[in-house]
Amino acid sequence: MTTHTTDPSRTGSRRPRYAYLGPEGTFTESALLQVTGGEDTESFPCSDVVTALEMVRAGTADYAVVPIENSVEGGVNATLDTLSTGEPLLIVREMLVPVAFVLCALPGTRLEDVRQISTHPHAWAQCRGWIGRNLDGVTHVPATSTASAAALLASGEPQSFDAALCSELSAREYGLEVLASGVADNPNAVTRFVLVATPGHLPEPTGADKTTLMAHLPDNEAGALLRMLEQFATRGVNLSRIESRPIGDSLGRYSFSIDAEGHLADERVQAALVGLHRVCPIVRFMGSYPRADGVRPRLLPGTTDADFRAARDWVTSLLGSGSGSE
Ligand SMILES: O=C(O)C(=O)C[C@]1(C(=O)O)C=C[C@@H](O)C=C1
Repeated sequence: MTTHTTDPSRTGSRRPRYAYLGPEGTFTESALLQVTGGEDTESFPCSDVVTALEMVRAGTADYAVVPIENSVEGGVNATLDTLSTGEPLLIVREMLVPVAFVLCALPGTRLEDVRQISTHPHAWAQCRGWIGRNLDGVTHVPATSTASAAALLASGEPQSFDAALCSELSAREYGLEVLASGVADNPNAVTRFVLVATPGHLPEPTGADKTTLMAHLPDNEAGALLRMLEQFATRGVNLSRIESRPIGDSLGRYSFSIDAEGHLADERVQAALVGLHRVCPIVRFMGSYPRADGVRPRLLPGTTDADFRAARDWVTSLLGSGSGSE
């Protein structure tokens, strides 16, 4: 059973507490349900990802479920930036949710009458082409989530928009009429969500893992990005995502948000992190966790744990005797 509570400080409950991007009916809630299943939990729908993550930092939630990356629109900046600054948080799991959108409105609205559509900016970006091809002169009214657009429309209060883009489930939950389905430019769009906790226990390595990091480069140093990337390449660590984020204090200063294949327990990942620590002024480890798609990395020759250990043992033997077996 799941209880929705608005004031977590008053609950005093021992059930696991989950903060997530709400309200009910968001894609984030679908990701949350992958985690909780039928478990007895408390959940706190938040109006933005920063609030959900801050609840974990403040100890008013045990976990947050937030979007981190969309296959069409890319990284979710608010999530990346909040995870990479402030008190450390740890990603302990990732969840994938296929995203499909419907255009919905209050019963009686005609498709040709729609002028303003509200939804989350990521959802708008995924439906822009369809809207352009099928509706004339329509503008976007940003919402904090797809479900909040639907909820506002259904609230009966006057709104500055006449339709919402959200999941079909959300449209049904809020009693809205579906004007068009399959409203997405890419039918295979997927959003990746993460389960975030305070640092404590690292999830066990599974052989199909991902490690999330943030690194700063030294200022004004030619080749600094190349040197940072070499730390992964020479240890055979593949990157599944790398994007730059402005540091914010002046123009031209960027940090890099990175997902690397492998777990902190893997020798090649440890070696890459040791290298990264030497060449980058700031490196933040944000978690090693199982890949949702279960895909195992294709290891290059010489990059297995056994290869790294054998190499280290060889050097150690040289230190002891001055000669070691090759
Ligand atoms: O608005 C929602 O329903 C969300 O869960 C947020 C979000 C996002 O941040 O990308 C999640 C999936 C979709 O790509 C659109 C919006």
